[in-house]
Amino acid sequence: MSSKTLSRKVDKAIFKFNLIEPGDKILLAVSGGKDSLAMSYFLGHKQNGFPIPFELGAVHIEGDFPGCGKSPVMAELMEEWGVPFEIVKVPIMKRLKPGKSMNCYWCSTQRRMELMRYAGENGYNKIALGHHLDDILETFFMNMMQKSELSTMLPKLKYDKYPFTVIRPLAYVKEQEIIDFSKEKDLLKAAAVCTYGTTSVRLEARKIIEIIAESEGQGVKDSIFEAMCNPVHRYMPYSLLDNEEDSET
Ligand SMILES: Nc1ncnc2c1ncn2[C@@H]1O[C@H](COP(=O)(O)OP(=O)(O)OP(=O)(O)O)[C@@H](O)[C@H]1O
Repeated sequence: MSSKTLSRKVDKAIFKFNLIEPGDKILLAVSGGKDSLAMSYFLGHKQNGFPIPFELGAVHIEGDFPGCGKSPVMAELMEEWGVPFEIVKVPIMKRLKPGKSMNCYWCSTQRRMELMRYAGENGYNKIALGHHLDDILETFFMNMMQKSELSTMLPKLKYDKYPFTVIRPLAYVKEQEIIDFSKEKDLLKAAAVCTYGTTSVRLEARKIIEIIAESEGQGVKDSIFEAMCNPVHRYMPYSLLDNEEDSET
């Protein structure tokens, strides 16, 4: 898939979900992994000549444990794409209370806090994360299996307690498309693999989605995402719990 086609998928998310509004100051959260780099590439290239004027900056939160991305390579790429970039060093391991061990939840909470602190101090109103279509589907399946809940990560989420909106411009892009794109653009050189890994529930959800996609084709992922945009309330069991009379005659 050409980078033009991927760029159109990013536009689709931007316009469909109103991710970018005139005058936005958007902070790209860059891990150094393929997803946030691909997101930075596309938004970086949209800074000039995009119908909606917006400003961009990028930050990498550098932890104190193995598996953090390679900052000099990230800095080079951001410069190439015209995105002002900063690295913020955070002692994530050192902040652990005695007896507690490192885990994904702790790390991502610390990172999220630092991202918001940095965004607030530097006048950003939106934070862009590199989650893609597969992440959104996996979360959807995880929430069904673990929480008995129909919910997922939103392409756009306004925080209630903070003056920021999180956006996910890769919401329509599949992981494999990002992998192919990253190989073509040699983006994987910035990444390091997190030694703390991916949660088992997420892996389980990923497996289920891949089984469906192997049988139905990758397009089924687009259909599942569209289904999330198109719930038919009347034919969901919860609609019977609303105390409303069934009016079918
Ligand atoms: N160290 C970091 N500094 C800044 N932003 C980060 C960092 N780690 C993660 N993020 C942001 O959070 C998003 C989700 O993080 P996660 O660890 O799930 O990464 P991922 O799905 O492997 O994506 P990526 O390929 O960008 O690493 C990333 O795409 C990125 O936007």
